[in-house]
Amino acid sequence: MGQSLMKLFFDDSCQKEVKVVMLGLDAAGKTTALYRLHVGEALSTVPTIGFNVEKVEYKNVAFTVWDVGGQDKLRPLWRQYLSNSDALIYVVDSVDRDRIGVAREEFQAIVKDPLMLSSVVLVLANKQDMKGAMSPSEVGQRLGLYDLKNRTSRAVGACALTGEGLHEGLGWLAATLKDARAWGTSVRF
Ligand SMILES: Nc1nc2c(ncn2[C@@H]2O[C@H](COP(=O)(O)OP(=O)(O)OP(=O)(O)O)[C@@H](O)[C@H]2O)c(=O)[nH]1
Ligand SMILES: [Mg+2]
Repeated sequence: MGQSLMKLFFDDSCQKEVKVVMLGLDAAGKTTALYRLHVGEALSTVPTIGFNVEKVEYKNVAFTVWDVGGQDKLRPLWRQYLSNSDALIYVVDSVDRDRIGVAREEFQAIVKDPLMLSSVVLVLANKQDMKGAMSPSEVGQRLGLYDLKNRTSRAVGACALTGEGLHEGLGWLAATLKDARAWGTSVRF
């Protein structure tokens, strides 16, 4: 089948389902982002012990988003949530310069996990509303995002409280995952 025909074949007429795992250090803003997307407003949150999972539909893609608690003692459990993930959303508190090194170590361990080698990677450089926030490209650079080989990845600035940047990120994921499917790469649908 020719490539343009492949694209036509995998058109927008049927909804796609994808699994997304959302990780990042504690207080990065994962749960705030999840519920901003799911209910359209910022709910007050408490630190997540365990996980939240919600469906978010956007651009004809049904994202099942797993938001896993990011506290130090919970991070070894992240691996339990990785299997069959089409994408990783890694959320970073862009004002937390003290812990960007830890955020990088945890990020690198996840993206190099054998279960994640074919997943698309979206970094949300969150809390852009705060003074002194690192830019999305600085966050990406400090995580080592741009050194990853053979990965489809992007860093997007966000404010989970207002929702700014969240749909830009999801829209990019939707388009990227649809393309990956149309071109026959390993992303599942
Ligand atoms: N200023 C600002 N505060 C934010 C933003 N996103 C989240 N917060 C706040 O950051 C704090 C932590 O947010 P959570 O969403 O609970 O963080 P989390 O990543 O789920 O944390 P864990 O569940 O412990 O892993 C809360 O007080 C949020 O209101 C943002 O974009 N800007
Ligand atoms: Mg949480």
